[in-house]
Amino acid sequence: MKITEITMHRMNMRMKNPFTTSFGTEQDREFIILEAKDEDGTVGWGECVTSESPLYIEEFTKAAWVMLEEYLIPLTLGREFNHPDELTDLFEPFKRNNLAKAAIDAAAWDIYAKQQGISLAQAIGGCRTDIEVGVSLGIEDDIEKLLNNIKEKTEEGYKRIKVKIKPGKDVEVVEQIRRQFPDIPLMVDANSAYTLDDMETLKKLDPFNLMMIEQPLTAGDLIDHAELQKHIKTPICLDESIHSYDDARQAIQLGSGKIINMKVGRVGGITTLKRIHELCKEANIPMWCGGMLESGVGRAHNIAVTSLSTFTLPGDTAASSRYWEEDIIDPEVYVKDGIVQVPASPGIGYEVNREKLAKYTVEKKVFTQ
Ligand SMILES: O=C(O)CCC(=O)c1ccccc1C(=O)O
Ligand SMILES: [Mg+2]
Repeated sequence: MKITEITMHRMNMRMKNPFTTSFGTEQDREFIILEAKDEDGTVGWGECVTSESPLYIEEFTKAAWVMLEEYLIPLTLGREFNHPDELTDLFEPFKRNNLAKAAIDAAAWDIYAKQQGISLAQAIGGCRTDIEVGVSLGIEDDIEKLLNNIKEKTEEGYKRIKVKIKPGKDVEVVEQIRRQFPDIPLMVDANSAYTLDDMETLKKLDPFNLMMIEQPLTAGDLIDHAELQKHIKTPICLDESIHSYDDARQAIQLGSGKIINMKVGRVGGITTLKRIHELCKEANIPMWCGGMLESGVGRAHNIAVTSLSTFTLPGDTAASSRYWEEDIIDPEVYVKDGIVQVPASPGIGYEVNREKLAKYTVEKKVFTQ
């Protein structure tokens, strides 16, 4: 494989509804679609899942654009690779910038799978032909609105409901949800909004039979999460604390959590994700695929990685229509009874719709060898 051309498409897509977490509200998704072309003409796609502001993670779209333009793309163009795994080692000297690295990694994996004539899921060793998915619901000022959203998504068949929480919008909200929905598979995500000083509040979530509490404490922390896990029954799931293989290894060693939310972007690509998957398989740590409010391109990669055997819990890969009036892939991602079919056609298994891609592109730059 030799990538001779890379095009960055800076996108702006407005979601149907605003999405609120403990760190803020987002409705206009600004991100980058990365298109890579091999010397044989094969095109691969990747999504750089940054946002306009560095609220979830330190990277943001303008910074990722510069990182890609000045460092990662020049390093990649014209280089001969035997396997997409090699990109991870090539990018290793540059610290972090995982969302930017993952965009090229993901496109290279798509090219690789297409050249082998197999699906991306197959190329990475996935073992499922369909996957179970849940949905992540944002914080609402009005509890009735949240309860309605839960009702709607449950009726649509999603396999579990995730609700965002923050201080002041936690125990009482969960209590009200459980009153109306005593038995649904339910979890909460705090997006790092608490500290160990909030132990008493977090303990109060224990009686509600939550599948897990996602990233209650500071992003990057492993020590305090291990302490918290000793005092609460609800399993902790780590998101913003896992950026690398070593983070996952240390989290398991320390007992910082019992479950890992995996995101292709956050760990710098599919190659590292696969290595963490092997580690978690050994350690019996269940995983599931998180989401970054992706367009169809990132969504397609999420579907492929969810076919791996350790991804035993429903992830956040909801239908395209949960986010978008129209997605940029054909077909869109459909969910029926909480199930998404894993495409069997080569690569990511969805076609990027060039017309729609162009419609939401606000800046485009082509790089050649
Ligand atoms: O529906 C999705 O794509 C997942 C939504 C979500 O929870 C999320 C969205 C953006 C950034 C972080 C997170 C998260 O998992 O914490
Ligand atoms: Mg999360």
